[in-house]
Amino acid sequence: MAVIEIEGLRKSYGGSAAVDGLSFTVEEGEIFGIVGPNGAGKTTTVECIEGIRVPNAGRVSVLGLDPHRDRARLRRLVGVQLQHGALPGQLRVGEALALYRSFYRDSADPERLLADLGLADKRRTAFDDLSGGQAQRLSIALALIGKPRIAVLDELTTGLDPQARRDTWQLIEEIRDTGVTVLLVTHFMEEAQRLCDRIAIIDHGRLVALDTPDGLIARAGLPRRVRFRAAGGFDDSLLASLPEVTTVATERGETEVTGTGDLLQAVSSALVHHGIAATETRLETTSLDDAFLALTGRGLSATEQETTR
Ligand SMILES: Nc1ncnc2c1ncn2[C@@H]1O[C@H](COP(=O)(O)OP(=O)(O)OP(=O)(O)O)[C@@H](O)[C@H]1O
Repeated sequence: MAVIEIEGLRKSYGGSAAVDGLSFTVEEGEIFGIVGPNGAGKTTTVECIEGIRVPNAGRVSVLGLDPHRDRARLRRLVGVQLQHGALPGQLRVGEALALYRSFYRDSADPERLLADLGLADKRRTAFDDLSGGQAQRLSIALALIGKPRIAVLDELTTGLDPQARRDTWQLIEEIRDTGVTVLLVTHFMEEAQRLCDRIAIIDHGRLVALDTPDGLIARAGLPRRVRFRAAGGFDDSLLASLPEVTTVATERGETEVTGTGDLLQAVSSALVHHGIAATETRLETTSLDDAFLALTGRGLSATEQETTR
């Protein structure tokens, strides 16, 4: 069942389109990622879903409701992660949760939430005194306190160290496992690849591709790559003549073979067949980053710089 439906969404600021005819649906219980470079229209899209912005054209439906018109009702069904700086620095963790809890008729158990998020011993700590990871976890707790059916998490792990980032990923998977649909906006391809069931790649306010991480990688149609070292050298044509192989090149003792199909199996068998002793044989996996580059014609790396808190 689709919990978010977007059809032909268009939103302009002063005549220039930030979102330009976007359509996609988010299914119940999935982690759905929106990725794209700076200025692609991700936040504008999410703000239309949250009812903060009114589209110029198109239709947005969240749990069957109009996000802008039915904003009060949706506030109880959609949990939104707070942006940094949205809480007064002196507010303590326990107080923030109590305040947010008071907004809802039915809420999650704050003690359990604090324990689940590893914040149980921070109840009396002021927001300003939390580490980046702890503040991030508190913002997730506040998004979940109203027992939402959909959690919107924007730049979830920006500013976190690698361990805190991995812990947060695990947490998001646990949240999904409780049946909450997660809408995740991220700059981090590794995060999207690891967490998302499906990903919408957006660029210039338009949908470039929508698929599973593996589907996006397959769609990019990038060649497979096998690398190995052969101590005694060998005749390239032994591999180049294989139907799976496109190119063979050796540089500084390392051979790179590109091609299609079950390239690793084909290359390994040929090497064994010809008695060539190869070491460090490996299939290079295509990352979502590579796929993104192939699909959009540009990388995200320039926008992937972490902002530190
Ligand atoms: N309030 C606004 N007024 C005018 N232009 C805006 C406003 N908000 C966004 N824009 C413009 O709309 C376009 C899309 O912005 P948006 O914030 O939705 O992109 P984004 O993909 O979330 O980018 P980022 O990754 O940098 O946050 C950009 O060109 C931006 O400059």
